[in-house]
Amino acid sequence: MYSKLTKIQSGSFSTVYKAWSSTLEQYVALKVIPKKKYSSEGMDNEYKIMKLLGRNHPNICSMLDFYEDDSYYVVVLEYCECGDLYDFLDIAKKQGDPYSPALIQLDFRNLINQLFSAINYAHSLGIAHRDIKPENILLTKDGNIKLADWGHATTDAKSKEYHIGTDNYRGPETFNGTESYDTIKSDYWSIGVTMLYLIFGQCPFKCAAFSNGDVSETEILGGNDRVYPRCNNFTNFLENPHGFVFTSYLAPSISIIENNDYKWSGNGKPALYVWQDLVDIYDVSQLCRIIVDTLMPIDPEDRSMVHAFDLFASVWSKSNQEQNVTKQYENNYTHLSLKNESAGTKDYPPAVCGLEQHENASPLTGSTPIEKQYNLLESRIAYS
Ligand SMILES: Nc1ncnc2c1ncn2[C@@H]1O[C@H](COP(=O)(O)OP(=O)(O)OP(=O)(O)O)[C@@H](O)[C@H]1O
Repeated sequence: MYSKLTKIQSGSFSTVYKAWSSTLEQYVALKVIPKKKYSSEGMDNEYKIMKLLGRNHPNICSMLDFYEDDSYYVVVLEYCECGDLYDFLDIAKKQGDPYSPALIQLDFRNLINQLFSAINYAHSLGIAHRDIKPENILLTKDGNIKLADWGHATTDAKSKEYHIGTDNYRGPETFNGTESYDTIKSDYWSIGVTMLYLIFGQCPFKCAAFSNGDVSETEILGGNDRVYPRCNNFTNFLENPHGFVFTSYLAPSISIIENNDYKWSGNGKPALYVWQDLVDIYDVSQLCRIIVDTLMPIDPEDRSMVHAFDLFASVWSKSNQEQNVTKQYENNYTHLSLKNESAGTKDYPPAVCGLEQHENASPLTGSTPIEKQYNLLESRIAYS
């Protein structure tokens, strides 16, 4: 019924293959999970969640079939030709440099709309994903996304299961085990970190765990007796979230745009790629501000996806009027094809090209010092 074609990737629990289904007459992905690696409760849960999600949402990677033998579970999934966003951006990063970031010819705004729509749909069914990250966002050859890997998902609104998901993307409340946490609000934090990663290609924190005060300078104790290394970035974020995002992410890029020379010596590195609809650093700074204010408050109660979505829409409707920024400069792009060296044959959409960023992408003029830029940015942030 299924002819296995090529191995796509191995995850922590599974190996995923591209296959042909003669019944469905389409390519599918076979997620093959060794039973010795995955408990039957875990598989039952993933199956139940995939069934609940059904095949109703275009941005959720649907389960088409399921079977098992003595040694393996096999989940048959819709096949996404362009792999996951983490790998996709990795390729873009390799082709860009600080002075000439690769240009991603996909709309960030569409991608985020689709991601929000998928997550909102799952949440409306009472399902929290609990492992939202670029690796679990798959890309089709039409440039659409599908949210995948529902192995950590739950229908519990509150949970005392800590350490579920991926450290870099998990909310602070999921590290320390005294109170139960709101699983849906924790997803909001992961969306925020994921968005920062998608924009800049770097995760803000290794882990957003609090110190409980009883451990040495170099360690942070997580819930259930786990010890996490101290994450200075998270400490800095706690002190001044916007300042942290500015110095880690925005300042290095502004430094290049402003001086046409990379002089930034603080934390962080400039992005090695830009999204075609995010070439304006003011738009980027507004998105960051919204992400931090609405998706990444430390208190989960203060997070709101609806609020985030409304505010993103206001930024995007404003920049809509100034669209075609990239089109205007199209002739300056050096078009490169996006090839995955390891997987060679993947059909990527035409996606990355070099951008003469210092001339074209900068809405800034002069050579204002970084501190002044920060103030300028602050004063130009239009939403309240
Ligand atoms: N439907 C699909 N189409 C194309 N590629 C896929 C598909 N499903 C998964 N993959 C690829 O396989 C990788 C691993 O899949 P998945 O995340 O579901 O496995 P996992 O074992 O749960 O991984 P981990 O726990 O390490 O995140 C994905 O990051 C993606 O690159």
